[in-house]
Amino acid sequence: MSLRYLTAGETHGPQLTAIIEGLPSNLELDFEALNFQLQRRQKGHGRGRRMQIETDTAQIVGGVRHGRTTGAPVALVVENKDWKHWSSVMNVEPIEGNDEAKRRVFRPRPGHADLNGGLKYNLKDLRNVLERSSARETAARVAVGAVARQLLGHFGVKVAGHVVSIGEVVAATPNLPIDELIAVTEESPVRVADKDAEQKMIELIDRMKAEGDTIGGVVECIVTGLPVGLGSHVQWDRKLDGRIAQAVVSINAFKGVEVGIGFEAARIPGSKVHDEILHTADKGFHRASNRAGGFEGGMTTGEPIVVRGVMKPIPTLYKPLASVDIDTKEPFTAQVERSDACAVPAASVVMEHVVAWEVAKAFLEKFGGDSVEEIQANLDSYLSQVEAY
Ligand SMILES: Cc1cc2nc3c(=O)[nH]c(=O)nc-3n(C[C@H](O)[C@H](O)[C@H](O)COP(=O)(O)O)c2cc1C
Ligand SMILES: C=C(O[C@@H]1CC(C(=O)O)=C[C@@H](OP(=O)(O)O)[C@H]1O)C(=O)O
Repeated sequence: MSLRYLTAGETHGPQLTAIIEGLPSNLELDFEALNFQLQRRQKGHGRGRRMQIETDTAQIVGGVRHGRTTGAPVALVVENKDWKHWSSVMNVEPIEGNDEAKRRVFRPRPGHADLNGGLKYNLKDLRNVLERSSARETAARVAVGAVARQLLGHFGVKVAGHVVSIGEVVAATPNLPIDELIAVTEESPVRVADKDAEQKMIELIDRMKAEGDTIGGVVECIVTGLPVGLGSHVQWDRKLDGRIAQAVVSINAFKGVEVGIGFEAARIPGSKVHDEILHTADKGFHRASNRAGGFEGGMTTGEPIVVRGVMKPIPTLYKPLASVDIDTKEPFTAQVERSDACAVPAASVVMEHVVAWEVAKAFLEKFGGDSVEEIQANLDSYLSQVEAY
């Protein structure tokens, strides 16, 4: 059975729920490390007031005993502390004249899921769409991805992420070993290792916020310690770079993805794009560069995976754009819900975790076993085969 998960829950409902199936047994879970990832997702300059209300922690309510997975589905719950402020809005039907009717959403926000969701599901209170389309759901995905990250960590695979740019402000390429990159960007409120860019990004976010506007950016994720040959060239839906691209664009507000040098590859000749092949006794086959971002033919090359994601600006604007009242069809400005001005630093944490998930899934497809010990034996045997090749 391949690794899979589902999430459920509304942003202003009682909790988010996730079920993971296909994890091996005997994986030691570090709950503190898991919750640390959830807290990282809440941070970053530009987040709104909601993040001051929440202190995200995952409760594990299935599949783990004595701190280790048993092979059964792992169930996770993340509480919404804000729910207590929304229980009447969530529970009482808005009807003309009652207080809840004032909270009905009927002027869809351009850029959000409101209008499409209302039309598609035939819902006249767009809150029914907003509640689930909210990026609150990414807390559940980070919890799930944090488990995947620990599975990868058990086999020496590391995942890092950082912000490349916000608006026009581009950070200098960090070029640090992965542990240092993780440590340095952790300290930064915008998750960059470049102090000049950091200050300019903070100023830009503050200016956007003061103007009732929002701003997006580019984030990068790096995965090290993977062997050659995860994913496959033989079928379109087994190409791991393609699967990662889908996962990245599935993050709320993500509109583009690049693998390695990505779009730059369209502007320069092949001689400056492809990574020359080398072989030495100690390293075996390896590359002189990693412009491919760790992929050829949908398979890992053994070099680090490097992927970038593009996040558009947050759709909810305090200075709202033109919209239409869905009842009267009259022009109106879009409704304003409490909102972030910039969530690019937080989204980089989400990206790390959706990538970790896809990589863990491919890892289990290749080395799959019912316990971590069985997986280790499969991995060791494959590594010997590659070494002897
Ligand atoms: C971490 C994070 C936080 C977000 N916060 C907000 C927010 O406060 N307000 C908002 O309108 N959109 C926010 N978004 C973006 C919307 O959820 C997203 O634009 C919406 O679901 C529509 O989907 P699409 O942009 O992918 O088409 C956030 C996205 C992420 C990843
Ligand atoms: C709750 C989170 O992000 C939310 C994502 C979001 C949206 O529309 O996507 C809108 C805002 O919701 P609220 O109106 O409740 O403040 C953000 O705070 C979170 O990241 O945990």
